[in-house]
Amino acid sequence: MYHMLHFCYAFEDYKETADWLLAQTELRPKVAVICGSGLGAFAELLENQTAIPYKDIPHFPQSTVQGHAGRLVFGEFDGKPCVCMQGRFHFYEGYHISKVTFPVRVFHLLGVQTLIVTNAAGGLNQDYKVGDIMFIKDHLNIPGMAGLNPLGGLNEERFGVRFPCMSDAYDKDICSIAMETAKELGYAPFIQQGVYTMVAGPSYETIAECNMLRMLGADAVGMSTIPEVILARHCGLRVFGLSLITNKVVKDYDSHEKANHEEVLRTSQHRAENLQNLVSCLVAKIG
Ligand SMILES: O=P(O)(O)O[C@@H]1C[C@H](O)[C@@H](CO)O1
Ligand code: HPA
Repeated sequence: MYHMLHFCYAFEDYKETADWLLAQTELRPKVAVICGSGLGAFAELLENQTAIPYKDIPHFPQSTVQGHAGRLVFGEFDGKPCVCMQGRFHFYEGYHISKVTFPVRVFHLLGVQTLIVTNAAGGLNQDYKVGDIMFIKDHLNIPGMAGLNPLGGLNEERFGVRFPCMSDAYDKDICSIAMETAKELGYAPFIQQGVYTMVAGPSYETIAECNMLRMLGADAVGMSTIPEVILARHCGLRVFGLSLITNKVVKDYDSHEKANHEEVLRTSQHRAENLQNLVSCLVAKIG
């Protein structure tokens, strides 16, 4: 436990990675996008691309999960520079929480001002349908409440304050722009706004856990995103998050449904084009 609480990178590690990346491209992105399970094809749309495998980047962890390619892609949408993680890191992969979030501080040092996080999630709200896109308005940090917060350990003042506020974690202005964009694209019928909760995974939730999470006020459940959002807010990035509802969680003991990653990837593929259009238009507007 001592090790769990105290492992962290030095400021110089983040700086070394940022300087290395700045030497690989002339693009200076103001927006970073983290792609969720099966949602990485979005990066293929970037123009004037420089794609760097994670294994070549100093200090970067590796992607081990199916549907997470493991490349950092710099490019442009409508002339707006952007950097995109094709594949994120999860705590359940065995990474320390500060490894999971390592790229976020690197983005800050690259000059990024806005972070867009996407994920695949199970729908807890019974009004949600598979294929809906939920704009995240707030989160419930279950691992955080159990003592696992990415800001645990000594605070690095060069990134942010010891006790950052989280009541404004998800940027309302960007959310409004995203809603406007969704309407323009004709996507309003499958857009929701709700609360995302994170469990550590990798096992999916039991029926009792799903019912508890719903009672606590969560609309969708996943295994990522919140640590990235906390680190981003700590260093002053604006955040927009969305969840693709890839499956409905099982909340009924008579159900024969079983959560599985194949269904998650299938739904991601089905909605990939809509998500790509939405996020690329958003980057073009806010970048
Ligand atoms: O990276 P995300 O949060 O999109 O991936 C979700 C959570 C697990 O990694 C996986 C479970 O199917 O999908
Ligand atoms: N639970 C947790 N994580 C998930 C789910 C789920 O049902 N679907 C996609 N990621």
